[in-house]
Amino acid sequence: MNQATSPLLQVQDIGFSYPSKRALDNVSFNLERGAFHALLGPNGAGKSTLFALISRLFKLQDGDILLDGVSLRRSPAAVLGRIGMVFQQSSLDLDLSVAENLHYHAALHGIGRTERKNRIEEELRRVDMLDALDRKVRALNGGHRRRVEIARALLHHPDLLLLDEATVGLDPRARIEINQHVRSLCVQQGVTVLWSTHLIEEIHNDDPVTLLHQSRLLANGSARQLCELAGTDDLVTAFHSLTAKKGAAA
Ligand SMILES: Nc1ncnc2c1ncn2[C@@H]1O[C@H](COP(=O)(O)OP(=O)(O)OP(=O)(O)O)[C@@H](O)[C@H]1O
Repeated sequence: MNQATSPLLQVQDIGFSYPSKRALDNVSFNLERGAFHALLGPNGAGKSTLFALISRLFKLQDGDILLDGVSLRRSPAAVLGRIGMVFQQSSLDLDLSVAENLHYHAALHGIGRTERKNRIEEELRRVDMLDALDRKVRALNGGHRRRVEIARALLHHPDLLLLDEATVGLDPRARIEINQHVRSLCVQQGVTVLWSTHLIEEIHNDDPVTLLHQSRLLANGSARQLCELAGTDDLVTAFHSLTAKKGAAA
């Protein structure tokens, strides 16, 4: 398999336990390059735990995660340098300006001052937020804060962008705009995206979907294939039907 056709990310037999709870068990799936990949699952399915493992917030217990064949277990810094992350809870400093937040993050990634300035302008322009450069984050609405977080996550030019419930709490218009923007990053920049959501309308028929349920991989395929598996043409119905029963990998 050459690099261009091999998956960007390989999640291999991941297992993770909290002291009193098995949160992930034997989960394996791949992310294809440049794809907008959805991660679905009911509350408690293990989605945030999976994100915490890929982004190394938690240390791997069972299994491994490979990015371009490089092991997160063996080379965490090399893998993390190629991942951008947008968490469910905003992690911007409200009392700093947009520019200060972004400069701080870029400096953490070792990006030099001149290059930093160029990249900040480039990424803010992409999310139509360049005008907000000198505004305090506190003065921005929720949708605009999210855009800044997406710009921040892209400053080090990651190959993989992880977004955990990135549109939670936003109004419908901001949700649609952010979803469309992230999709355009896949098409125009070749960024691979893993997008976790409870909002099934954010998923398109051809999107690859990983469905977690009760710590296990319940299904993996396009949204259309999940519908076929459930014998329906509607993804919301498919989601409820597939997660109504205790599952095994499909
Ligand atoms: N710090 C923790 N200690 C113990 N159990 C935890 C902890 N964090 C999560 N869990 C449990 O692990 C399981 C998986 O949780 P996780 O947050 O990964 O699910 P999720 O799919 O992201 O859920 P949600 O959609 O509600 O955010 C759940 O049963 C949860 O209660």
